[in-house]
Amino acid sequence: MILETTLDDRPEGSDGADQMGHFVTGELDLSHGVALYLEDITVSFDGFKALNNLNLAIDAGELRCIIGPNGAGKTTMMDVITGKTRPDSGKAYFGQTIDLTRLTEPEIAHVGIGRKFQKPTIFEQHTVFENLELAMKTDKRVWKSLLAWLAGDERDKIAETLRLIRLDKEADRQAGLLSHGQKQWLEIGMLLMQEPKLLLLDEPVAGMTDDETMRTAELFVSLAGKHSLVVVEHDMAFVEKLGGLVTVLHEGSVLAEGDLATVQNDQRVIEVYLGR
Ligand SMILES: Nc1ncnc2c1ncn2[C@@H]1O[C@H](COP(=O)(O)OP(=O)(O)OP(=O)(O)O)[C@@H](O)[C@H]1O
Repeated sequence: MILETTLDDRPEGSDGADQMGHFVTGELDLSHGVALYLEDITVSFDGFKALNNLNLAIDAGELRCIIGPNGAGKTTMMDVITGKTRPDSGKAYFGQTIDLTRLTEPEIAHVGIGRKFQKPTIFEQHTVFENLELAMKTDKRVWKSLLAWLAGDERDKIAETLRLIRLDKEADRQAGLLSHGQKQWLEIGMLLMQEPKLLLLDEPVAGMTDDETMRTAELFVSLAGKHSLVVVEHDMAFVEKLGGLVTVLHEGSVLAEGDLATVQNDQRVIEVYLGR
């Protein structure tokens, strides 16, 4: 499958564009086992380097946590990956071939990178089921809504997602009536309906109860393998439960990387967190 999208800001005939000015990018290639590759990414705001030669590689199917003190550059890194912020320099690849620095935000979503922000953005007036239906990745969506009918496999997919996010018993409930944690799960379910290969999750358990936090960890662990997940989180109990590699950002660069116990015992990390 070839993704073809018109990009007005790209000159005709430039690299990656065909004669019609359409940008053409290949299918996601995970054959080398790398889902995301950032090399020497620098982002400056008025001379201040929010990211400073940042390097990061996420394996296909990996569950990675990103931690770091306020202002470390976590959000800016997510913004670069999703095309919201353009780096001054550096490389950003999705799989082997997709150069993220050349794609717009919608294109990046389309090639398979889903992002969940801290605040849930669900359709409160609609039911849980309808929210998932609306999020489905299909051009036929308009027709489906018009016909008020869904193909069997699409219904199955919604049912499977409902089970995964533990909302199968709430399918007909108005989304606005869900608890905060359930709303977060619904939004994750909506992302999953788009079949992303890489999920970026920004403080997903903020405001959740301890029980919801642990259930969210179980959900993420179950998603790893099929998806790659990059989770920015301050809640260390949650990070521990996720059990994956942890990357510590500080002043726009990677300060340390390893399992949680290793980075927590790293003297440089301790100093950064204690502000010494
Ligand atoms: N649009 C912007 N203009 C100017 N400075 C910015 C902008 N966006 C981010 N910054 C600065 O860049 C640095 C990194 O910010 P960023 O939000 O990426 O950090 P963070 O690790 O996500 O922090 P937090 O944990 O507080 O969310 C901060 O010093 C921030 O003030």
